[in-house]
Amino acid sequence: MTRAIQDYYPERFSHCFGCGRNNPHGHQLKSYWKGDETIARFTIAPMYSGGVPGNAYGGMVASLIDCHGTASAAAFACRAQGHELGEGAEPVRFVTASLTIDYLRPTPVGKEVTITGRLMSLEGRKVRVALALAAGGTVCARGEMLAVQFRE
Ligand SMILES: CCCCCCCCCCCC(=O)SCCNC(=O)CCNC(=O)[C@H](O)C(C)(C)COP(=O)(O)OP(=O)(O)OC[C@H]1O[C@@H](n2cnc3c(N)ncnc32)[C@H](O)[C@@H]1OP(=O)(O)O
Repeated sequence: MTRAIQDYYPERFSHCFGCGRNNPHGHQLKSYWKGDETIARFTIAPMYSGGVPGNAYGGMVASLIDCHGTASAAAFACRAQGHELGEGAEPVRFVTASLTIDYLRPTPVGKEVTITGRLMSLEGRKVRVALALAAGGTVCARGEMLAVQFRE
């Protein structure tokens, strides 16, 4: 898959600060399938430093995990319905109902990090996703998300 999950979001839902392709001031995170899991790559700019020089502030870490989680939920739900993103109906859109983060190690700025997502469960409108953010092979943070399909 060469197109990012977020690139399938409808125009009207593409202004998220973390991942909206139509938000020129945002991070424009891009998430992709990687086998049965999902992955995003991102380099945190030094301006997002936390209190310790060279390390990112926690909100930035949570933001990346958050946006990758909702994108993953959309992709997992789509595949569970028997089709891929971009095939047929407009992709379902998920919002974060609950997100927990464990900060395990400092997350560096200025180096590429990867964020991965794994489907834990899917039940009706609810998708639970296990998430991890790693830098250079070290897992810096883990997250668990409950994403709920948005009802228009
Ligand atoms: C236009 C923009 C579009 C899209 C906007 C694009 C956003 C980009 C995404 C980036 C990620 C974000 O930051 S999103 C932004 C941060 N998140 C938000 O602002 C969401 C605010 N919360 C909400 O709008 C609402 O609470 C929802 C949509 C999550 C759920 O409300 P609802 O649709 O009325 O559904 P509701 O019946 O309450 O809940 C559905 C099921 O989930 C369970 N549930 C709900 N919340 C929780 C919870 N915190 N912990 C455990 N379980 C929960 C309920 O028990 C129920 O289970 P059962 O009884 O069925 O078993």
